Amino acid sequence: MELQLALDLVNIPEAKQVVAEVGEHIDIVEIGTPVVINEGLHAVKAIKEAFPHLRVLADLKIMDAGGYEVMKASEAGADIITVLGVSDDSTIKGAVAEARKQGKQVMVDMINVKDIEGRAQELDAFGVDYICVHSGYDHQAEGKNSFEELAAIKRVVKHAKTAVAGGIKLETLPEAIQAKPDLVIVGGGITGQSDKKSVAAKMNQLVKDA
Ligand SMILES: O=C(CO)[C@H](O)[C@H](O)COP(=O)(O)O
Repeated sequence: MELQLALDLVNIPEAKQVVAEVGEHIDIVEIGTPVVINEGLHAVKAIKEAFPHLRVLADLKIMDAGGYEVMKASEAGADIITVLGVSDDSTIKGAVAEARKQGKQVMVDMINVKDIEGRAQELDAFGVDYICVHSGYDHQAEGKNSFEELAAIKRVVKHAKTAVAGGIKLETLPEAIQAKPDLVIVGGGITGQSDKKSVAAKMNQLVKDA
């Protein structure tokens, strides 16, 4: 099991500072959607150049033009690019085809997908690399999490890796890893803490022991 740090509420210098602090305790660093909106793909390039040993995920949440956007994120140095599960099949297939060409990976974000199991089966057949259940900020504000959805995709996904994201904290991590996802994604649970390094180290330990 691996740990991904999501950076959402930072600019490029702040992102570098956080990764310098916790980098040894994470496997993947995510350049979150708000960072890409504020800074563009320069943020992906800057982090990949500064930390070439870490895999970098560009959380583009692609909804259309899958092939083109995966190509642009790949050129910036992203190793993994996100596409929305609610997108048209052609968008997902285009993203996967381009990722294969570039030697990159596609993660599908299942945010707002209604038929989680059915869509996960379809996506798995399209050859996506990761399927991620995700309670976004607006769902988190309503007290929701994705732990049941994780158990649901684990029942049907045969090839893709599974991931879980959305409001995971040190206290809720044991519940998140119960269904044995391949990847746990944590943003505010690390970046919102005063001692980020120690929290990241504890989370990494739990993830690696699971
Ligand atoms: O994609 C996101 C929001 O859309 C976040 O990166 C994801 O939810 C992880 O961050 P947090 O742990 O703070 O919820």
